[in-house]
Amino acid sequence: MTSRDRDPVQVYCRIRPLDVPSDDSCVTVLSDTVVQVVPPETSQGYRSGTTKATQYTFTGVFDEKTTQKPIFHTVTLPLIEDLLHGKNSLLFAYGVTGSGKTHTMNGELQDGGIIPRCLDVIFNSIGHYQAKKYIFKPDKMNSFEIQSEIDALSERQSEASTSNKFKTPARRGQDNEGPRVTDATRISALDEDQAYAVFVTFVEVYNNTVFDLLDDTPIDPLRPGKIQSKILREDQHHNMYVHAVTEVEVKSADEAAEVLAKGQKRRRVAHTTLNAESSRSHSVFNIRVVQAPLDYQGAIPEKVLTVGQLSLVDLAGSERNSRTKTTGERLREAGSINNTLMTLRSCLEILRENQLNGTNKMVPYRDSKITHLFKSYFDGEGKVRMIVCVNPRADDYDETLSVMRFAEMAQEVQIARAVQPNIRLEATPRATPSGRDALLPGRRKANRVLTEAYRKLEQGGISNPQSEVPFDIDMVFSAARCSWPPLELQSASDDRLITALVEYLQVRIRDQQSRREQQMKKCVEVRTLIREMEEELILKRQENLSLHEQLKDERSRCQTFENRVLNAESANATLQRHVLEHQKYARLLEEELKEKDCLLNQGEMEIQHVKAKEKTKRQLEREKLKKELDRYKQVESQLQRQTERFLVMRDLLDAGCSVKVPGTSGSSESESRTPSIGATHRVSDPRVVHGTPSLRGPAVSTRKRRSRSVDPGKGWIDHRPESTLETDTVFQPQMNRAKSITKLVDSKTITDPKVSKYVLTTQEQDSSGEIETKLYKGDVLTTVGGGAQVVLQDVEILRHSSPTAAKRHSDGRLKDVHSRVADIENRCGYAIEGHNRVKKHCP
Ligand SMILES: Nc1ncnc2c1ncn2[C@@H]1O[C@H](COP(=O)(O)OP(=O)(O)OP(=O)(O)O)[C@@H](O)[C@H]1O
Repeated sequence: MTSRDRDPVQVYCRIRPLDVPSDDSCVTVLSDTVVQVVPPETSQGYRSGTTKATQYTFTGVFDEKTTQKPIFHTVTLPLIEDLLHGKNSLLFAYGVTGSGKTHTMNGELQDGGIIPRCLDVIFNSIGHYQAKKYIFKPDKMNSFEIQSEIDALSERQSEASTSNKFKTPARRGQDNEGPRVTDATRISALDEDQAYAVFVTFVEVYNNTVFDLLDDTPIDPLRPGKIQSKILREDQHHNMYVHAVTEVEVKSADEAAEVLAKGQKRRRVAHTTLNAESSRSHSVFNIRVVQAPLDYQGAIPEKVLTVGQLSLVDLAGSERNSRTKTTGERLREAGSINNTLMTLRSCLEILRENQLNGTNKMVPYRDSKITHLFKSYFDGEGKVRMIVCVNPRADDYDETLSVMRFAEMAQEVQIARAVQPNIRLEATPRATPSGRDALLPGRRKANRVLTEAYRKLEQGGISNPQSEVPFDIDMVFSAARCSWPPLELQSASDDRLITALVEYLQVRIRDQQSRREQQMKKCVEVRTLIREMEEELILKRQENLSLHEQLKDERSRCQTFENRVLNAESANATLQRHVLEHQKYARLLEEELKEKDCLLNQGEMEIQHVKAKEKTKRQLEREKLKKELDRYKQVESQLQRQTERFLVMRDLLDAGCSVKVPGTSGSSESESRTPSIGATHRVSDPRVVHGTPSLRGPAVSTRKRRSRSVDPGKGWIDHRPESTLETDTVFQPQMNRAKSITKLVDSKTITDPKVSKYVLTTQEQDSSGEIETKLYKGDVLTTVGGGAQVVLQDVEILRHSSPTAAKRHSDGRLKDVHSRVADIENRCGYAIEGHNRVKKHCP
């Protein structure tokens, strides 16, 4: 590569005004390109006389009074022109902290810096030639792809719906900062047959780490470490880029300015003692302009794409920590910033050395992220420009000197000139119907003419003119393409103008002749077409008449159907009413059913309850009955025993033996308790009438029987209850000197020595009304203690029974027996007084 193919890095110096105009200044502008740095009187070098005023020459020098606009026009406008022609450029601001780098790059709202002005100029230039949004799409590998119109449309629609949902009020409206003042400059030398799109990215390099400033993820100030950092990559054309960075397609300068403002908000700004708003990171604002040629139909053919890139860099300010008195995190930031700037310096120095001496030393681009990102600019093609910002105050003298030296050195670095635009995709030429190359100039204009013609045809009543009236695109091209050659005569001997004019006119005449021939041909075609159309029209009219007739019939049929439909609808309405009523009734019934179910459930529950109660009750009763039965059995067995005793006594009495009833006191007790069974059987006295007359013969005798109770010696106690009935039977006891009592209340009655016999009369009536009379007879014996006891010896039973009476139930008999025993016990209570087995309940 010769020096003719390369351009040096262009360095411009901008001196900012002093904060306090009366302060000492150490910088003087000598001319448009020369600046002088004078050591201040306070400096060590001045006092010692070792340091003298130094002059530095740059591509351009802007003094304190220079405003933003001239700086932008001089430094940046050529870079924008290159950008719009698909070439790359780098512009960075360099200087001591507080020297005006951010001011130069961003500026104010009313007086924008380089970045907003760049955006203004770009959109002023490409305004009418912009492609629709999302036609070009970043492919995440630093290049772009062309989307179909349908895909782009769907993305636009989804974006519109999202932005409508989450629309926030405009930023400027909130801040009340007023409208942005824009730069009206426009670059005219633009290929209008291209479609353009602008994409921006905004990253910062903080502590040598790359962060995406347009990332929508909110930053948590408490956990800054959580922010996703980015890595740098090299694409297939050896361009460095930030991988997976947010690349926003912007359609206007205002939209781009909003994106810029959003990024700036995220940028880390820390307070130092030198500058209240010092940027602690390097920021890189990248503008990429993508362009693709339009075809003759106004569409973008695939695989033809050119991308130009302009990187606008605001480097963090260099500073001396001793002067800024920074500590902690700020000190670390300062260290990182100074390292990056040192790396930039050494990269440029080695580059210069390699270029001057022809050496091939390795340039340490990778030592810092910023230089790594710049690599493709220094090693590739394009323009590199630097603005050195200088604060002329005396305090900055040392740093300013160092910056000036570096800036002057940087001018010696050469960068390869970009000759061709960066074509990213292969062009695949498409031919017009006539075989011409689709990339002929004038396509946009031709397409406009064609579109206009179709629009007019549509207004004239042709619904689809593109297919019905095919246009000869060549005619459109020739009409739009021809423009007159320059007609200004430079000198009298300038024959080239006449020759060019003649050539041009000849071409036009040829074009005109061919168009005339084509027109004649078209006229004939049109006439034939019209004749055909007229014939077709006559046929159509006849057809139309018959169709009218058909239509009439159809209408009347339609009317009939409509009437039917109306009837059906009214019937339907009635049915629906009925259905509704039935549904209502069904609902009522359902509710009633539910209530009934409820009641039923309650009833069932009650039944269950009652059943459970009944069961318990039955259980209790069964237990009670069982107890009763047990008691009854006991009583029965007792009665059995007593009956047996009575029988034994009777037998004994019958046998004339004096045997004491078990339970009586006396020496012969054991004897009386165990009477001999043989003796019992042997006892038989035909004079005694027993309770079972069937065994002893008939109860009624014709002669009067004498009772065994007859004892002429001693008196009787005739114990007979008041309610005793006279039975008038032939069987009558004979008792001498009987003392009759109804109740045994006095013990003297029985201890009376004149009394020796005792008889107890009881009467009972059974369920069939028969009366049974019993006479219990015994001897009254004197006891050892001086009392008396009755020893029952005999019982005489007289029972009335009807010959027709039913046989007694065994249970009844048992009951009778039981009650009789109880009665005897009750009545004998007093008779056995003094006896050790007197019942407790006896009075
Ligand atoms: N040319 C200028 N005219 C008027 N004011 C200026 C000019 N240059 C800088 N200033 C002002 O000086 C202050 C510091 O400028 P600026 O922030 O641009 O410095 P910086 O070099 O970016 O500092 P740092 O590197 O610390 O970020 C700002 O308030 C800015 O408005």
